[in-house]
Amino acid sequence: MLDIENLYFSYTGREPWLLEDISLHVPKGSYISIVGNNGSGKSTLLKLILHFLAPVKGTIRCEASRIGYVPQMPSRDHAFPITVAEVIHSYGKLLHLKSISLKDVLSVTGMEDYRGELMGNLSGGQHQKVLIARALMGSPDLLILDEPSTGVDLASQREIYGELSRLNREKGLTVLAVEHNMEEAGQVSSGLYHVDGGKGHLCSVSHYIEEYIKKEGGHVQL
Ligand SMILES: Nc1ncnc2c1ncn2[C@@H]1O[C@H](COP(=O)(O)OP(=O)(O)OP(=O)(O)O)[C@@H](O)[C@H]1O
Repeated sequence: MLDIENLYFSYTGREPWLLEDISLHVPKGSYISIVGNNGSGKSTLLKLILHFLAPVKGTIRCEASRIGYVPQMPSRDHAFPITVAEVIHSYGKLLHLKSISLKDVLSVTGMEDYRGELMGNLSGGQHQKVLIARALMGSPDLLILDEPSTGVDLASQREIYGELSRLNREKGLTVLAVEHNMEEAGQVSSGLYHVDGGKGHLCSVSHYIEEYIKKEGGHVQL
């Protein structure tokens, strides 16, 4: 679905590299979570995949016919007068969708009762759930999410990851997500891509947790 080969990137366009010789193969139907410390370049890697940024060296090949994207929780303008329904309809227009069932779109993340609500009146978690529902419009075959559970309560996290996992297993949706929430993401991911010191490598959830415990001397509950 997605192939990155020998990618180099820095915001200055030269060394020192933020991302150095990154290679990543995301097979169709997989669920890969990108993990790593704050500032390691995870969101930057997503922006490169989405062509918001261009690599300095290296190639990115993506076979997806449609990509859904949920950005990191944006700073919100609570006074901006737009309803949940308007957000969904305007995105439907952008995708040239002929007809939209608000109920069908919003029920994916349990937000169907909020269609008339102003986006500015939603909690952080409810706002995020609307953005995830919106990203799934038009049936993308690749869904890219940047820390999808930020600001989402525990019960809603379960719902969201349950739904992402269902779409991944039953509909073959390929998922690529930047994650700090290892408790939930660890359960649904088929693999982790660990970005550290500019380099990246694929590893299993259990390997990552073992390494983390060794490094931090800490305890992680999964
Ligand atoms: N537009 C930009 N111009 C210059 N530097 C940037 C820009 N965007 C991000 N950076 C820097 O690049 C580095 C990596 O940022 P990035 O957001 O990719 O990290 P991250 O791994 O996603 O972090 P976090 O887990 O905290 O979200 C940081 O030092 C950040 O300050």
